[in-house]
Amino acid sequence: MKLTVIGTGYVGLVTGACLAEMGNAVTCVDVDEQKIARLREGILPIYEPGLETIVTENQKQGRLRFATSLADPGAEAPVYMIAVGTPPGEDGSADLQYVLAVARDIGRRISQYTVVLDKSTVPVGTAERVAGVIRGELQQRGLSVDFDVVSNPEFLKEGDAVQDFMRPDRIIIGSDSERAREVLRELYAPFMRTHERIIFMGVRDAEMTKYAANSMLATKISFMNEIAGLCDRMGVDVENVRLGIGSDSRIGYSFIYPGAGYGGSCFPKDVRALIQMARQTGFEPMLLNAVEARNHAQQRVLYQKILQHFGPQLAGRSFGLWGLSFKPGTDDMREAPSTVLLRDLIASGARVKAYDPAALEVARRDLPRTWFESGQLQLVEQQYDALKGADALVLITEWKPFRHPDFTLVKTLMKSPIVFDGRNQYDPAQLRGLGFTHIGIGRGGEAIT
Ligand SMILES: NC(=O)c1ccc[n+]([C@@H]2O[C@H](COP(=O)([O-])OP(=O)(O)OC[C@H]3O[C@@H](n4cnc5c(N)ncnc54)[C@H](O)[C@@H]3O)[C@@H](O)[C@H]2O)c1
Ligand SMILES: O=c1ccn([C@@H]2O[C@H](COP(=O)(O)OP(=O)(O)O[C@H]3O[C@H](CO)[C@@H](O)[C@H](O)[C@H]3O)[C@@H](O)[C@H]2O)c(=O)[nH]1
Repeated sequence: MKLTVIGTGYVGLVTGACLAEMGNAVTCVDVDEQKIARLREGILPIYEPGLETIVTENQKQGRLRFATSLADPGAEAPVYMIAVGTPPGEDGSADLQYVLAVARDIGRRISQYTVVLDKSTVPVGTAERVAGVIRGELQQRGLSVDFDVVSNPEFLKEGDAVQDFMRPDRIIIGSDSERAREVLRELYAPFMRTHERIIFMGVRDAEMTKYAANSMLATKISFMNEIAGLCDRMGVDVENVRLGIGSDSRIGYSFIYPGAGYGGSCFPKDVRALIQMARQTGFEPMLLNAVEARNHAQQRVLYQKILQHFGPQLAGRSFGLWGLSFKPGTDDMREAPSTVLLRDLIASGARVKAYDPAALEVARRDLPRTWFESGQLQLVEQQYDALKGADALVLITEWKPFRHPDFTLVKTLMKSPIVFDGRNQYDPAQLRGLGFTHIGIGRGGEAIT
């Protein structure tokens, strides 16, 4: 099938490359000309395991091509997929300017039946707005062309994006049009070889499904972080509680890891956008408010534990930070808990040496210049270099190389053997046996007053 994907970020590039891999002829369009020029040379704008190989191979085979505009002659297709950003506006609601700009562009181009798929995360009612914009453009052109706008939210996780796209738990298709449903049944047929994965529903239902899924997962995390806070104060080890409740199949083991709070470009923004959607209907979302508030507090828990241990004077102290990206497997630092901790540590006069396996370039580009100029933040290329002369090691992103470090070496490098374990990666008893002070999240006996 011939397809055009608009936006080549995490979602657009993965979608385009994976659909090309399934034999489709895909054009990926992005207004960022530099990004497109680099993609044509096989240089990816993001770090995502397994993506480079399929982008390169499919480009070589001619199934995947890149363009800077829908006006590109090869970009005309019976299916358009919108995968542009929907960043938070000032009040937290989703900013739809990029989605609506694409809708206008589509309305200016189509001349035969077209399916417009919305893969971006958008508030309930957006498909109707997109259809209205396309209709308006067609009217201006004096044309009557059939088209359907379908909600097809994306559920991939960064770091596992290719795998998630290729083996989706489900494919949500929001549309009442039988004609559009038929096109999508055909498009997604290669993903149904083991079992049926498409769930058809109304377009508004599909738009809500995306927000409900992310908010449910964020709720599980905030709930667990709240329990961890209690465990800290009550001499309980939350890791045993996690295993205990996860074994109940009604609860399950996934998304109940306590830590330094959730981050990334999805959970924080989507929970806030759903809160705004609720308020616009006059409905106060009490649970979502609490999920958001708990996460806000949780992103500062490591800093509070550091203050509790060292006292309020952090000037002159030096910390080794392991992890900058918001989760392992990505270089994405959007709303990363590491940035909240860095802001607090730097404001209190501390110095930080930070290492991350993938996000150093993004950190160098995006973090405030003054942090580097003051000498308070230094990025290092090797994980142990972050620890030289450090008062403490702070682990905030659980990349694999941090899971079993050489603690004997760690100890010789550091000024004092203290570990703030923001993702509960280490066995406290084992670390204590090696002469470390271990401070985790909800491991009991580490009460914050
Ligand atoms: N990142 C994820 O893991 C993920 C997963 C599921 C859903 N989503 C949702 O998918 C959407 C895209 O997210 P992302 O992380 O891929 O975004 P992104 O910011 O990484 O990429 C968006 C791309 O769209 C391009 N763009 C903007 N306006 C354009 C236009 N008019 N024409 C062509 N290109 C244009 C930008 O240049 C950019 O390259 C968002 O709504 C997000 O919430 C993201
Ligand atoms: O038990 C857990 C699981 C995750 N996290 C944190 O939650 C955040 C989000 O993690 P994850 O969901 O793995 O990554 P994302 O790439 O943000 O993916 C989420 O957001 C995407 C964008 O909407 C959706 O498509 C995915 O289904 C959804 O999992 C990260 O900061 C994690 O550290 C925890 O603190 N505890």
